[in-house]
Amino acid sequence: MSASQQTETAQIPVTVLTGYLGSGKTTLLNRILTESHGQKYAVIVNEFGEVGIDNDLLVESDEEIFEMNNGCICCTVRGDLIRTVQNLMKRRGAFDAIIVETTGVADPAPVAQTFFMDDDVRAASKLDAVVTVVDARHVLQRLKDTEEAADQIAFADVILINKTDLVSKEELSTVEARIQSLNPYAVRHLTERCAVDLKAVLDRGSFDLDRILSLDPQFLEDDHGHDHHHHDHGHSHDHDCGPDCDHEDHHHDAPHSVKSISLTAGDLDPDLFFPWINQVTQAQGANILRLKGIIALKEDPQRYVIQGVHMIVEGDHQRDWKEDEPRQSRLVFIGRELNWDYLKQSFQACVVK
Ligand SMILES: Nc1nc2c(ncn2[C@@H]2O[C@H](COP(=O)(O)OP(=O)(O)OP(=O)(O)O)[C@@H](O)[C@H]2O)c(=O)[nH]1
Repeated sequence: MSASQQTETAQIPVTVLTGYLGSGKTTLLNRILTESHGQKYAVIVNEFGEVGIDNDLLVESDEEIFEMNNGCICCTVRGDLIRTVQNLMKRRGAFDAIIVETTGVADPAPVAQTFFMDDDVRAASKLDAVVTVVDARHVLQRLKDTEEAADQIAFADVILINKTDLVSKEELSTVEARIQSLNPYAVRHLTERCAVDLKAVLDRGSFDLDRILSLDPQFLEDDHGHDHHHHDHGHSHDHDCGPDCDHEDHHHDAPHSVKSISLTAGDLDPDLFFPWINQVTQAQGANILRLKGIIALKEDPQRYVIQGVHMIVEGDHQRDWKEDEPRQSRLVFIGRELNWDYLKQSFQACVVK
């Protein structure tokens, strides 16, 4: 019997959902939360960026959503993940399975590792599959400029090659071949807006510890989460990892590091805001890995959600502002070498006078 098969039937299956910034994880999660599959999921979301927006982008549903500390999953958040899962275990029976959505800049290994390293967590849950969503349009560039994108693909049991509508057939073949070369073992699906039979993603029983150990022999060693021996993080965080963190690779001032900036304001003037966001994404798009925002537009009773990856930006009304909800505009940029001062000042210039 392989190590991965030594599991108890009572253990709750855990799906780890990963993929680079903006690849389509939330889109997939929203499908899982809205399609009828008879299962009840507890969802754990970890996000990168200062102003919590991801939770607001999830559909309203009966599922329970737990937001973990904004931060680096390999440091503070790992403790958070253990505590969240332990708390969930006290309420067994309330749900059938757990989904953990990781931040787009995370290496999924420390998350997966948590389900093997902590005794309580290990006894109560079993890693079902690591599902990686890939942005077909941007993945080849991401593989050139980050380590995480390759880690996420190498680690996957199931890969959704998403955003197939944004690439030609030839580009798609190149992407598929590249992904196949990084991970020949994962089951691949080509998707548009993550439209896939959820059976292809959930309850797979496919996490293969033996294969992961062959990729990463130190996977089960306790200090793995802090010892980025096999790669440099290549990104930094605006957050503080906490006093216990001995993480060496933060490079808070690394020139190519990924940083997030959060902007907040009251009502914005649409005649100023839309030209501004177009201009910013045209001018700085190459360095904008991700933008997302919830915007209060002047005299508009509805929340306007705006999202983007590089120069591709889309927006839509989401729902009415609730009576007890402050009309606040929040916008997060995640990127490299962005002109933060300019972004802050020019965003403020869109505020209704
Ligand atoms: N054209 C196109 N856009 C897509 C597709 N799938 C998702 N998107 C859009 O891509 C953007 C990012 O999608 P999300 O699902 O929020 O991505 P994510 O991986 O959760 O993003 P982070 O949480 O920031 O890492 C959104 O604007 C989506 O509407 C697709 O197949 N085609």
